[in-house]
Amino acid sequence: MSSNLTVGPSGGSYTLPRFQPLTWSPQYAAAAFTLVVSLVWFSWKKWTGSRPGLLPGIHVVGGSSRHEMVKNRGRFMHHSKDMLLEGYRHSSGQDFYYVPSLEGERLVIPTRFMEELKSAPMHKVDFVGVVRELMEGRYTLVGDRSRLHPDTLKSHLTPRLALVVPAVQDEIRQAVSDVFPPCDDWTEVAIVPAMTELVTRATSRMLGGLSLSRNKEWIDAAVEFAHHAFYGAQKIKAIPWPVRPLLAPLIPEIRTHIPNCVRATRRAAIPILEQRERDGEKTNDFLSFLKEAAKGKQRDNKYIAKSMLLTAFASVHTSSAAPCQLIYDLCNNPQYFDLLRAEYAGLIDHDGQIPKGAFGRMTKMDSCMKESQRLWPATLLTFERIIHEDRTLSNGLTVPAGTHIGVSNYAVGRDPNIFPKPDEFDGLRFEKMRNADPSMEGKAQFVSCNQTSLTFGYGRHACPGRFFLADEFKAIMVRLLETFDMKFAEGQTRPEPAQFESQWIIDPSTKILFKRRKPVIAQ
Ligand code: HEM
Repeated sequence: MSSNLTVGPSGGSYTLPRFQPLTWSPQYAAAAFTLVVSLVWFSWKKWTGSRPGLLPGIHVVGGSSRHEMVKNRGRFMHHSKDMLLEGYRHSSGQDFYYVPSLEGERLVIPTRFMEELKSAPMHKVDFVGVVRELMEGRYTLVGDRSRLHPDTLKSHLTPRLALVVPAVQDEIRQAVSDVFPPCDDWTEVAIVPAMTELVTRATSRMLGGLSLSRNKEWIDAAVEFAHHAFYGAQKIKAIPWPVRPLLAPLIPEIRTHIPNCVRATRRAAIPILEQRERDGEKTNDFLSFLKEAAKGKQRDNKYIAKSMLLTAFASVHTSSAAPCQLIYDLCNNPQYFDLLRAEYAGLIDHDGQIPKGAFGRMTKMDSCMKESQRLWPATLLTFERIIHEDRTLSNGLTVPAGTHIGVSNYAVGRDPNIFPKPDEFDGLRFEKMRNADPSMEGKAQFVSCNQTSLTFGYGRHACPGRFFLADEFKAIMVRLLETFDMKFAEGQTRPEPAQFESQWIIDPSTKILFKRRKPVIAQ
């Protein structure tokens, strides 16, 4: 008797193996045992949570009975915004609260405690551990413990921005003309993919110069890597922990897509590095800075390539969402268009480039960027850390080892005691603060990190790319405002990002109407 079934429209096009009845064997017994154990483990974890016991007397958003917490762990996935606000408002931001999540209960701390935690060493108060946990770093590469790229951003890129940014502005000009349609009349543009390509090219020019920013395979890998890591991590989270090492390598993102991105990165970066080694060439881009800063095994070109991919992961999608959010705010408040154009008109050169020194004088643009990020940050929690040793805070509270902490930058940004009319976009809010009080000069800038400015986190892990971002963001806005008028379609309202746990994800299908302000001049 045939062991296969043949099926198909005419009875013969494809073949399925015939179902074989299970026969008892030691292998089946072992597999069944593993399955039962992992299912029991998984249900138990879901029920009890994966964190240490909760501290008594601390408010738990949604209720502290086991039944309520289990229910609310799932709720955090798409209602994190409301849950974080509820916890914050319970004590006007002055006290601790827990938010249940599928990763267990997270302890949200009042911002005044950041000061005593901000400089703690990583083995005690761990930033990378959070990323590893949320992004399943063991399998997705994200959450690598290398310090080369964050340190090099701080030590080499930020001090040399004036040398790097002119080329980035060239790239932005070219990318705007490549990515956007002619827009001779009002034309719908899917702004998120357009901005992602524009930002990825601009950022790649900073990372590795012209040959990287025009390398299509790299640009695709830089954009796709974050998607694959994100979806790969979500699929892994659905697998019970005990069998993850067995099953994770079978997930397409882990087996194929992420390794493909790594290979594409090596193919893009290594020839550039080798060429420079042969020519003894030093260039002002991040690949050269990484090579200069690297020590020991970090000097291997594969290591440098990995550091470049991880930097792209940290920067590309966050930096693309920010100008989209600002464009939505400006379309919603069109009175700012002329104000911003008037500000940069006196600063840009005849090519539309912002000269060195002029970035700092664009205080209205800086204020609008910061206001937009206050309202629409990329993440609703920042300063997320895992506490590895019991830690007693200055108020006497001992936070147990294993606790996942964070501050709700979103709730702080919407606090009416800090920001009057907090739900309104007041583009000049931060410029007014700077003008009214000289001591706010350093605190109300786009790049400032303090207890009321938390978009970029705080302390030793505060975003090291934000100084580059500030210049890139301004250059993109100037180029777009100079080239196009923009507006919402009739009846369109300001799009809200989607919530996914503590992240705010911008809708890639949103369209904005663009119209060219001046005819295209043949180059
Ligand atoms: C709108 C854009 C961006 C936002 C909202 C953002 C936000 C953040 C936040 C919240 C953190 C964690 C800080 C903390 O918990 O204290 C962070 C870390 C980081 N960011 Fe950004 N970032 C942005 C753009 C960039 C860019 C353009 C780069 C690189 C050029 C970059 C590179 C990094 C790196 C490498 C880290 C890890 C720092 C460490 O390990 O110490 N980011 N960012």
